[in-house]
Amino acid sequence: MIELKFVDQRYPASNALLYVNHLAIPKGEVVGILGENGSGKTTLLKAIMGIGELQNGEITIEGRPVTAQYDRIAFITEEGSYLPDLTPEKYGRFLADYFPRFDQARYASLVDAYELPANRKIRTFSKGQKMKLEICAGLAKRADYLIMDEPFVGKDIFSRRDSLNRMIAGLSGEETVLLTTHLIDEIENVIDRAIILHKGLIRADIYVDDMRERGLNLSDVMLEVRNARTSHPFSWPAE
Ligand SMILES: Nc1ncnc2c1ncn2[C@@H]1O[C@H](COP(=O)(O)OP(=O)(O)OP(=O)(O)O)[C@@H](O)[C@H]1O
Repeated sequence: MIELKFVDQRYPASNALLYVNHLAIPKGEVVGILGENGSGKTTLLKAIMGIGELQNGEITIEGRPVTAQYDRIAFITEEGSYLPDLTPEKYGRFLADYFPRFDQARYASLVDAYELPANRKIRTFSKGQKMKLEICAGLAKRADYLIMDEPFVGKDIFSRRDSLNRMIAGLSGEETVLLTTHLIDEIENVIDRAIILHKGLIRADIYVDDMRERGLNLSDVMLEVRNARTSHPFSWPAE
């Protein structure tokens, strides 16, 4: 389980903040972190990854600090952790040296399935190809926790669907997945739960099955969050 308690993260330079009173994400859940530009999605993922100082609060994974468990977590982001002068093949060897659980055969088969040029330098890849490579590396790490920031960025619609399906097919079902995205239509059938941020606060936290039972879809809930007046904080479902 990932647990956040009284988390307060600020960027003094922009007055932006993220505040989470309490959030628990049980093992095995696939969670979408949604919200408009600047709502704090990346800040939330970075806080979970232990990047940047927390002003207050505590974040743990299975009761232990995140920084003590990096070998069990894959952080997949556009910024990328790849080394641009390596080819995917050499990058795979590098990761195998670095992460004891890294599965090189699985990595090679994912690189192949995504049709990435295994012997071309990563710096020559398009944005979408770089992100695909990050997904290959993340899945091959056999991480228990996959934290993905906009994993479908830079991809055309077919590529996005393909990437999403491949990613889901590549999971064992045991992993806990947190992903940020703006592609709410595409992920509605993939996620178990949606957490919607607005101005650094969680304004809705819903299980997709419950939402559907109420005859709603993600766009409806996102719209309600957006239209809620800040003087009347909106929280869904209502307490
Ligand atoms: N390094 C930084 N220094 C100062 N302010 C920052 C920094 N990084 C982010 N912010 C601010 O924090 C707020 C939240 O940013 P964040 O990147 O978490 O949003 P986001 O929901 O991921 O947005 P997007 O959908 O555009 O990627 C924004 O107001 C942003 O300008």
